[in-house]
Amino acid sequence: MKVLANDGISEAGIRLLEENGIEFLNQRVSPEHLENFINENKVDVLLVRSATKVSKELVDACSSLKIIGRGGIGMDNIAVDYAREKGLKVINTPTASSKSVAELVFGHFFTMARFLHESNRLMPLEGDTRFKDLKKDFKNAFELSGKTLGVIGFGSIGQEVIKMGIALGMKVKVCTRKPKTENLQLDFFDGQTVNFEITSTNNMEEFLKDSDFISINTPKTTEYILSTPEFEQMKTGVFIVNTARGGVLDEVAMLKFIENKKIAGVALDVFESEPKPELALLMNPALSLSPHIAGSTVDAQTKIGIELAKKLIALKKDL
Ligand SMILES: O=C(O)[C@H](O)COP(=O)(O)O
Repeated sequence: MKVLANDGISEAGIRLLEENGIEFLNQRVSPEHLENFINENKVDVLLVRSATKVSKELVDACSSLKIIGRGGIGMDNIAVDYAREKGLKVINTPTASSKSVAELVFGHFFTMARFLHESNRLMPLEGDTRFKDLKKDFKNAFELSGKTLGVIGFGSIGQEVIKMGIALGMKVKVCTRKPKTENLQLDFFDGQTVNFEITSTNNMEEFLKDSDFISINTPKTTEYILSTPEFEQMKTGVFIVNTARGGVLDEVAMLKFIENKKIAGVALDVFESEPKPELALLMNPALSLSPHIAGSTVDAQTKIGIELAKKLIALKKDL
């Protein structure tokens, strides 16, 4: 089995592959050379993160390919259904990075609630007048504890966000396409279960009206989940974090609601025009921004590499 990890894979993953007799091609190939490289080297497995696009054309052009692996969760950069129709196996690592993503969600919530993004930018180099002004400007800050956390999506990331919210003393509401009343088993308190409210995405009004902090944790959608009608229904002063995908939140509409102070702050780790976010977003002080790094921790990437390697080792015997 010959593996190309075109967007990289952790050392731990490479070690595990090699220990199990799997050939690892330590190379990153540009999109225009990828087809040739795979064909010339008879690559069996193409591993990607979100940077490398695996199109129908690439699947058709590379007959040696048998497995496409996504190191991470979202597979919107891969023609998954088409590849499966053509007999390829498509795998991902649905839980390995969930904790890292959830931690970034709270990193952004804390940042916005305490103006850390602005503080870092505006702290004066010298003189105490500006220091005192900033201290005054930033006094309208909030605790997360006791507030209502609204989580859109109930997959593995959504569930990690919920657990962290509960641990902080937040009230939790969940909005998902497949609602069912559930108890979430918390793994940090032995055997303890916690009740929280689950709403359907068709019936978001109450959820939006009550949430002080909203986190979107869904796969990429074809339509906006949050746009003008939803922003209108939200509580004044709401904070929103999008670590899901650009296109689940309407950026243009959002800016209007920031301007009229309905929304207090938005954090974006993903963008409609990624990797070149709109200037209007980059220049807006109410936004806390990061460059699609929610799953980019050493811990998550180590777990991802190991999980991918284990899956490939299990699939090797069937090739
Ligand atoms: O879907 C994911 O796993 C995240 O968006 C991370 O994407 P990345 O692997 O490109 O960082």
